[in-house]
Amino acid sequence: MISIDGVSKTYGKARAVENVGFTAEPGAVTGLIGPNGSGKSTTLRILLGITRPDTGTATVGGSRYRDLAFPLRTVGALLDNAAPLPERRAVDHLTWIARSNGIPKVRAREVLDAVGLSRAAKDRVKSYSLGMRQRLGIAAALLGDPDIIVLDEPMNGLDPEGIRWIRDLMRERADAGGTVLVSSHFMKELESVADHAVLLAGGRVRASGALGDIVAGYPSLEEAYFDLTREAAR
Ligand SMILES: Nc1ncnc2c1ncn2[C@@H]1O[C@H](COP(=O)(O)OP(=O)(O)OP(=O)(O)O)[C@@H](O)[C@H]1O
Repeated sequence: MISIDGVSKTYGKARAVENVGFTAEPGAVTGLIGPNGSGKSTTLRILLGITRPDTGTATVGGSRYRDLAFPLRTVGALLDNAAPLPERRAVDHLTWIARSNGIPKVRAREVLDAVGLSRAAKDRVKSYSLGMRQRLGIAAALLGDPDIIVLDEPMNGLDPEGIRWIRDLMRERADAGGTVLVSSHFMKELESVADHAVLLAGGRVRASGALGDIVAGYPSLEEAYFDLTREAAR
């Protein structure tokens, strides 16, 4: 389970997030939705211990990320701008991450198989297409076989096959009892996979709950999103 409670963060005079709170439950895909600059990445970075909040707490599986001895065994994450060294071979990149988290080396090959990259395991990351890089990022997130996965804009730049693959993967993880938190701009894709949604705008939560409840009264998630985030856009 992911729990975020009263989290605020200001950069200079700019408020990135203000009193953000929500939970992401096991067995469900929770979509974090919001326009550019609404605070999605800041929220996820706080959750993953990269950014320190001014106030509030964020926990994964009941602990703050920073307090986890081997975080990748609890939570796997794909962040928007996390890039492996281009000269490194994919399998070496994963082996290096595994070692830092006390994960057996054999997992590197296993997760490469799981994401369909076994034939490109020894290729250098710089030769990878965008879709292959996303798969490699997901492989890294799966290394510690965590119950919780956090994906920041995983569908960006992917072709329809890649989008479907990520959607199926999220569904499978949630159906197996895992907790999945995903940020995305792709309303239709989220609508087809998310069980719960959190709508952020202007750094604040404008709506959260079961997707069906949020969409109720609107023709689609997209319409709900535009209506519920309109106030912040003005
Ligand atoms: N390190 C930083 N320094 C200064 N301002 C920042 C920093 N990180 C985020 N911000 C600001 O905080 C606000 C929220 O940014 P954030 O990246 O969390 O939004 P986002 O919803 O992830 O946007 P996008 O969809 O464009 O990635 C923005 O106004 C952004 O400019």
